[in-house]
Amino acid sequence: MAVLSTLRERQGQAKAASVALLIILLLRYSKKISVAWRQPLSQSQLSQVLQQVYIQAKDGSKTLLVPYSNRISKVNLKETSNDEIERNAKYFQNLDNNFTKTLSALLFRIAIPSLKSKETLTVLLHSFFLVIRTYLSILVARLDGRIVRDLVRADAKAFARGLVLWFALAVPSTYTNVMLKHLQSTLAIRLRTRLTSFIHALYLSKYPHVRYYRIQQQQGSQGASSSDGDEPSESIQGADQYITADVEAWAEAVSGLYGNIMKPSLDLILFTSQLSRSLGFRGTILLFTTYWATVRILKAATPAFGSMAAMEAKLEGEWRNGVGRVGRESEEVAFYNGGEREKGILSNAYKKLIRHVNGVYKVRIAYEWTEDYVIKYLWSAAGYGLIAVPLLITRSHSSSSSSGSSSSSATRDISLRTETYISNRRLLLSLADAGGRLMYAYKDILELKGVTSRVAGLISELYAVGYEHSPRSLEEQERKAEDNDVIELRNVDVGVPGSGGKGKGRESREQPQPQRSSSRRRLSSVSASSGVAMSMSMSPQSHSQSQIFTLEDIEDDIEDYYSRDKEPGEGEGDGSLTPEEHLLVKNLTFRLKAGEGEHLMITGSNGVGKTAVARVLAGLWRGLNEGEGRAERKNDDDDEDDDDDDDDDDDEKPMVIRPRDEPDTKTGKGNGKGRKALMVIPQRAYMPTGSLLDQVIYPDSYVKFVERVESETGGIGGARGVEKEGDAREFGWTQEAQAQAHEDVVELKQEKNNESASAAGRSGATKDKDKRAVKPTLREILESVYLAYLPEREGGWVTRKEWRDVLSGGEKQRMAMARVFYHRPKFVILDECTSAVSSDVEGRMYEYAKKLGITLITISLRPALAKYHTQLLTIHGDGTGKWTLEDVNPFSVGSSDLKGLDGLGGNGQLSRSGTATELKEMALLEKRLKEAEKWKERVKELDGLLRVQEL
Ligand SMILES: Nc1ncnc2c1ncn2[C@@H]1O[C@H](COP(=O)(O)OP(=O)(O)OP(=O)(O)O)[C@@H](O)[C@H]1O
Repeated sequence: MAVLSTLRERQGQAKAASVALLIILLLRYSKKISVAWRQPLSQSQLSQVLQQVYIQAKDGSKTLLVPYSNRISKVNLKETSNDEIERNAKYFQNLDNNFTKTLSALLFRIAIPSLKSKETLTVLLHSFFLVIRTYLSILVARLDGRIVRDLVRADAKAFARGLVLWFALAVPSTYTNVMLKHLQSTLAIRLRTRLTSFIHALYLSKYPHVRYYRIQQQQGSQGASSSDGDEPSESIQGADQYITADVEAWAEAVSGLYGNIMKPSLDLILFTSQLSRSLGFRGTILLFTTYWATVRILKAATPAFGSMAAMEAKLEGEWRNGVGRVGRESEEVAFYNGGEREKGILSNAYKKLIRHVNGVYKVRIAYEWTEDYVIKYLWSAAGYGLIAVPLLITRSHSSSSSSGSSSSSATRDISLRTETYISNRRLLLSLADAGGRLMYAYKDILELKGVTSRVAGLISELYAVGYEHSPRSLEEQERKAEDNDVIELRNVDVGVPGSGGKGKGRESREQPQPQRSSSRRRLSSVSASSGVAMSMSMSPQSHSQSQIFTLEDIEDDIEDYYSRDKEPGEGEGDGSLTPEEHLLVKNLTFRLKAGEGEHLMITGSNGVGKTAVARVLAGLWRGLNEGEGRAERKNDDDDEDDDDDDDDDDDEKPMVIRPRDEPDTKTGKGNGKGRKALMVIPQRAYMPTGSLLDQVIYPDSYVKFVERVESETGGIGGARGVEKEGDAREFGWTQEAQAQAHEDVVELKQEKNNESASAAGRSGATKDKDKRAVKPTLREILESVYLAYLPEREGGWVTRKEWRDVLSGGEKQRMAMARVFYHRPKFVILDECTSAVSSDVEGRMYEYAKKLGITLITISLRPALAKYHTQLLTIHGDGTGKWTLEDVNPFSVGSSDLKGLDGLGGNGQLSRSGTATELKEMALLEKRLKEAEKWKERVKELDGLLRVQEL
């Protein structure tokens, strides 16, 4: 009876707990339910939401608008701050393939950053349910025994009561099971969200880090250096597999592992304590001996699941990458009819993956057989033995002591023994299950190890490729900040950075470069630490074709690898190439000031380094000697003297001066809202996902666009302001936004009128006029690139399409120019970005850019474009790094000679480029052609005169 009352008491507690939990859950979901009850949005509202994407609060936080089955839910977005990124950098350095260190860096620095976080709460709630679950299992085992006992006793009432209790107990038990699954998934999603948001912030870091670019460059160059014929690159292929699949796998593994370790551990402790009560000392010893034996056997039979999982992820990544590439470049592949070839490449990648997966399955056969045998049969046999101990001992004891007892007491004995047997057996089975789970958890730990190394490897690599300012260059930047409107290269060596490296000297520069050998080692070490394809990708000594993966093998490989890594400059990764062999342009020097009518054209044959110059100007590549003083370049031994020289002779120091964005007109801060300093339009036009409007305003978001139009409306007023109001209507602004724009315009018109009356003679008047002239409306922008028909044709500005496929090559290039006109940067680098545009339109676009006050730096092979520029830089591409800079001014060319056109040559020479001479000749001819009209007139006149004389 005592057992029954305890059972009832406990059930009462369990019920109370489950009701409390039910209430918590209902409260939790009430928010979601309220979202579901909201009215569905109309089609136009939905497209407005898609356009707007998020609402930005004044404190900078964002609320995402997520359309979901014609409704909208608002999600608060907590972005990872730059501080957090900087703070965590040290935890991802020198991870040394230490699993605990790596896991705790990921877990406690990123995924669960504080004890007060929601993640901690989820873990606590999960743990609570785990305890409840174990506790309920014990109750179920006891009740099970009791029901069978009552059955053996043929006690109908007690049996019926037992059954009722059984059903009652099933309610919290099943609820607990469901909650455990739910909380595990919730935890996985939370961990994934944190980690993904962190990696997004790191990966998509702004200039100067631009890690998404630098890591891609690095991987690209690795792929190039290691790929061999049909073989896909053996280096890591893109970060996408890491950010998507690996982060998800990591979050799932961590959250699953927590349950898989916590629950069986709790079970083991509680069940063992329960069992040892009835098993006695000998039984308990036997129980522990069984545990020990199981662990030994399974450990010996466990293969290196970690490295296998990491290898699988890598191969999966390669295959997915291939499929993605065909999708992206489908038209090109179709034009070449390259389906067969692509099929070969994809099949190859897939076969590699499947071969590996099959290998893993084979390895698993032996392991799973051992595991099943040990856990199901060995443990059951041990269980029978353990149960027999108390039964046999009690039986022999009772048979000797009470041989003459009545038949009723014999039945009682039997029923009690049955109860003990059933309860113990159930507990033992649960124990076996717990043991099995723990063994599985061991396998999960190994798999987690693999995926942890991959994710942490990506993060540490992302940190490594970020741009680090050397103290020297910071100082220089500060000094040059006075002149924000200048773009200047001074004695800069432009080349493929870090190609081959220059031994230790070049290692000392802080900028990680795309092909730097140390970076290459680091990235490879990511594969190494993750156990990925170590043998296949890097180490010739390792077991390249081996299908047998053991943890020891992988660890040996890692050790070998790191010991090689310790000698920078001596390892094979340094290569034998000198930087001179990859130098493209030597001592390049030029200077342009924005707004002074100076425009530069860069020309030269293919592959001479024109785009490389653009990369240096944009800060994606560093000049090979950038940041070096003359002292460092001249002689390492004369440090002190050279430092003095350095101070005296600043002008000769290699230096890149990049312009700066204008600060925000309202706040005066450099928050990206002011005029951009530099834009680069690449050869291949990029069309982002989104609406037609997004194509023009990229990289601005819709929210930024609204802010900008509002501020421009305020800043301009007058007719132009009204046009902006028109824009507001056209782009689907809300009624309030339109009304606000209207009020602003009226107010500002008034202000403007007052101002213009009083300040007609003020010096700023011309400036205001200039400002008016350089802020075109969107419609004007599209007209200027001859795309004014697009909004009508495509169904409005908010239409969302795959613009990459919809627009023609020339249209895409014009759209890219429209982007330039929208942003009106101080400088624009146009890298052969109008090659598909007809020359008349191209010319008008160039004129328009100049009208907007944009300083042009054009990279082109078309001599006809020279007339829009004042200087011409010709890169010779003869391997010496020679270049020529000349004035191009067709209107200063005399009619009889080419005086005043002497060029400043690179490498200390005065030289004249053949191309430049041709250009000047062409300009001369154009001028003469214009004069030809006059001559024709004169001929007509003379003709007339002659006729008159004849008459
Ligand atoms: N990431 C890289 N890794 C290795 N080599 C590179 C890399 N980027 C450019 N190069 C090499 O540097 C050289 C200059 O490239 P760049 O793109 O500047 O040529 P370009 O003068 O713009 O040519 P084009 O007129 O064909 O566009 C080329 O030989 C190119 O192969």
